[in-house]
Amino acid sequence: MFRRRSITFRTTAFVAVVCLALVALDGLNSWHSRTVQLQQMSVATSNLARAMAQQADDTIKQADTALVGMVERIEHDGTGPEAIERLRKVFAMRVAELPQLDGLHIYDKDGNWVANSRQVAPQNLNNADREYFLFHREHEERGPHVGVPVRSRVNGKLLIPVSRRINRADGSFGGVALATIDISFFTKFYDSLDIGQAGAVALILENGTMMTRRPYSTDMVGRSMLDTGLFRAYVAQGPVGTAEILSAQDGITRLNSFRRLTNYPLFVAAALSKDEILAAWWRETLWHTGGVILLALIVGFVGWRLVKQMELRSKTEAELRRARDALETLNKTLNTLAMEDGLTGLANRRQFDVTLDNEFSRAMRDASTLALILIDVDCFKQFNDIYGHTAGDECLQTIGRTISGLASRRPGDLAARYGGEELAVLLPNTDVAGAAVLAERIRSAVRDLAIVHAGAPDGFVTLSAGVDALSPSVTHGPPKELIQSADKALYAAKMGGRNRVCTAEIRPTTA
Ligand SMILES: Nc1nc2c(ncn2[C@@H]2O[C@H](COP(=O)(O)OP(=O)(O)OP(=O)(O)O)[C@@H](O)[C@H]2O)c(=O)[nH]1
Repeated sequence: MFRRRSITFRTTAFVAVVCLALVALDGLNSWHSRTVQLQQMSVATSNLARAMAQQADDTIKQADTALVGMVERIEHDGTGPEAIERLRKVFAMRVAELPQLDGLHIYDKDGNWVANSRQVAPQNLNNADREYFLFHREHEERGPHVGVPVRSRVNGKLLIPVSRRINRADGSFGGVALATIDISFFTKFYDSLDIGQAGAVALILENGTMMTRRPYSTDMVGRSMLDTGLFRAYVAQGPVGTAEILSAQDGITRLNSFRRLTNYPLFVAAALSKDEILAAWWRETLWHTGGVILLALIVGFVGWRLVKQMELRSKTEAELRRARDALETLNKTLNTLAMEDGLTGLANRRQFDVTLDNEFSRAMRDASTLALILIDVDCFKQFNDIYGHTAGDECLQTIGRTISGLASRRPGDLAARYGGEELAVLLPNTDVAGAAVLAERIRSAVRDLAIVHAGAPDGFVTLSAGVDALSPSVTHGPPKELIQSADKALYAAKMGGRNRVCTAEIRPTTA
């Protein structure tokens, strides 16, 4: 069930929620910036891959276009000395035009060098063992073939072979036309790209053979990439895709974009290091997260101080309440003590006087009755003398309790110790007869207590009482006249032999 919590609890909860909300909002904001940053970089690597694919496609296409003309010329003109001489000149022109070309070559059906773009033709060289040669000998397709990288037997350079099959007139294998692209043409282009310190790019054959890459390493050229995350991602997503891959070679996580070339069975990959992509984001995040945490700490500290002050305040308020309650109790006690007789517990003389004045005025105002009983313990001096003062006190206490029990039935009635062993009972709205009845009841009750009093005439403690009352039909003097007349009646009771009640007309009711 819902329970209302304390203000300090609610304030603490509020401050905690504010601090947590600050940190959480900042965390969400940072995470969003990070996502945006990665998305932007994904677009950037994707664009880079597109540009690289275009460049590789164009480079190979230009070489291949040269091959188409060569093949057509050989198949038409044959390989006589004149035709070869013309071809060499055309080769030299083409190589001069296309900076990516290392050379153009013609091989016969056995792999022997027939013609090439070099000034001096190498003698007795045979390339029948090369992968591209074997490919064309075994396959009848006339399309271009991009082979695995080879190292030149003439100048030792690493080259990408682009080749086409030459057919004889009968359609049988007649040789190979080859254009070799210097790998350094690609590496120079790749070196010019802005991909950061840990970025990487690569050109890879679709059969998984690495053509070249940045960072460049000769060992990597021709290596199989089949077992790499990049190749698996390309197979899974190709021809275009993006993947975050942890490099097995250098342990760097990169955001890779890959794209297949439009015309040739190769793909390029462009990758930026995730750490480098997020470096600026990290710096910014550290700054403002630090700021937000500091702010949250300040809010928390101020909130903590506030809560402490509130606790202190409510503690002080509780103490003040307790002090006020204690004072009120003390006041009540003091009031009671001020109005109460210490021995008998009845009202004291002061309260009696105040109440008499008030009730007297009220009776005058309302034209109502007010009765007074004055009571005196008989032969009390002897009691003290015989049994001691302490026993006398106890006797008075017992009598007080008895009177209190009989004379406090109505709210306005007041039993008081008038002085010494004299007691008084004030009875508003009571006439003489009613008061006399009560007085008699009191006298009788005390007698029935049977407190032994060897000095009393009948051997027990007894009371004498005098009764008088205001009457609406009679004009009265001040309150003391009521006391005097009741006292007179008491005197009469004493004179009449004690242990009796007399009214003001001095008519004893009991003997
Ligand atoms: N023990 C005790 N005695 C009290 C107290 N107040 C008054 N007395 C005593 O009560 C006695 C009253 O004696 P007196 O006035 O001579 O009257 P009495 O002996 O009762 O005789 P009568 O009134 O004529 O019957 C005195 O001895 C007072 O000392 C009290 O508070 N305690």
